[in-house]
Amino acid sequence: MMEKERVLLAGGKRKGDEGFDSSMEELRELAFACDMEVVGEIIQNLEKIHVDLFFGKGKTEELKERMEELQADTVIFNEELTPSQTRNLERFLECRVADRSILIMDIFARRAKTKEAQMQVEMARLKYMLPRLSGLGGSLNRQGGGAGLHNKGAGETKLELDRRKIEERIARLERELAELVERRQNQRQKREKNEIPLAALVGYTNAGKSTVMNSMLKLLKTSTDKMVLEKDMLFATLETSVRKITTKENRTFLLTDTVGFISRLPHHLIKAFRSTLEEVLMADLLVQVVDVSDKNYEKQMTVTAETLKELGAESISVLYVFNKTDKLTPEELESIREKKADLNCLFLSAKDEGDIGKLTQQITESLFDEDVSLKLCLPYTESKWVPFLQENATVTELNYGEEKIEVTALCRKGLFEKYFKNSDFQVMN
Ligand SMILES: Nc1nc2c(ncn2[C@@H]2O[C@H](COP(=O)(O)OP(=O)(O)OP(=O)(O)O)[C@@H](O)[C@H]2O)c(=O)[nH]1
Repeated sequence: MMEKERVLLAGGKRKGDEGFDSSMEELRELAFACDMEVVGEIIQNLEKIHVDLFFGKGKTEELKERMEELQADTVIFNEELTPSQTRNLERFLECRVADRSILIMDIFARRAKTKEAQMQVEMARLKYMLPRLSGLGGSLNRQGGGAGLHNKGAGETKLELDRRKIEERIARLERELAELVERRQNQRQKREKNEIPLAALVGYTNAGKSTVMNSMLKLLKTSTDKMVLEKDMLFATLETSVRKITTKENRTFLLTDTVGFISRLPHHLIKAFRSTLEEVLMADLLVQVVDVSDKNYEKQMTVTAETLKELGAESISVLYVFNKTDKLTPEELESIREKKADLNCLFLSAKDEGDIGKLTQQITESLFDEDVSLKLCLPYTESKWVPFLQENATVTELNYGEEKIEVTALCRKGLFEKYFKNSDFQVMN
């Protein structure tokens, strides 16, 4: 087995930064997800960031000693370094210098499965790399994604050439992405036309969204070959994936899994990944999964709420799923229950079949609470509406008479208004 890269984590704590400890913990998780071995940690209380080396000179010397002592290959800073800080630190420490942004981009790159996600990751990496071209760092580069773009000691002309190549590549990616977005929008319009309601699983990374989705699919015996990846690692889901769920009561809705939210997401990525979250804006219901066994769950809920607001999704109704209750003591569970009593919520374990059954039911109720009951009397020339209703509504009765077909169905209000409200086939109850 290949030896793991030995890394030392470095963080600068500012006065009043309450999220600092959890963000260091998150950095450890990120390094773990990147297959690295964390050999130590160095933290300094900072009044301000030093422009040249991030830490002050003394602390940087201490950092160098610790690196040697621990035989660390790389130091990873908990926030994004400027290109010149990276260069100065590399020169001073004589080792690889990385930051939180590189780790997140590295993970995104490994997990990106759709063409679009891959292109977005590549673009984010190139944009990050562009101002850092002459340095040694810029990317951990084990994916080969940025191979050949580092020019240790290369001359000015070569550097200019590389820079131009990257700029051209970015421009091409931007064009191709715009085309992809357009194509996806067409697909969405199709969905809108069908009026199949959509529930979106959202939440902090590692909260259990993919597990909820997989358990639901398993429970409903939907084809298992389309299971989404579920792993105890950050960002197991990079792009949104949509599945069609048909309940035992023959209700059909779409469920989409989304990329996990995270605090202090590097700005290149906020922009790049917003489009993978656009599905959220189309949702009729947001199912917000929260890992209540994580001591930082309140903070994670805040980050999620802020991100949803930035996306413009704050007006969509939310069902809170407080997950991983199996990891809590009864007392802990009770105290959280009391605190959250006002919310539209469910406490559960995504690994419990009974719980997932309840969740499916609650989602169905929320999505279909405005249903309209419809009775049609169709001439055979209009028989096309039967499969249409079977696909997009819940058919409760179907009788083929001699001249007419009688159909009774429950359908969404939007669908009713669009197709049947003023139709000649409707029979008033
Ligand atoms: N004990 C326990 N573990 C759970 C439960 N739900 C999920 N997990 C575990 O939590 C980890 C993360 O679950 P995922 O479903 O991958 O989380 P996610 O929210 O999709 O993560 P991202 O893709 O990073 O956004 C996995 O190891 C799951 O097995 C639960 O109810 N109880």
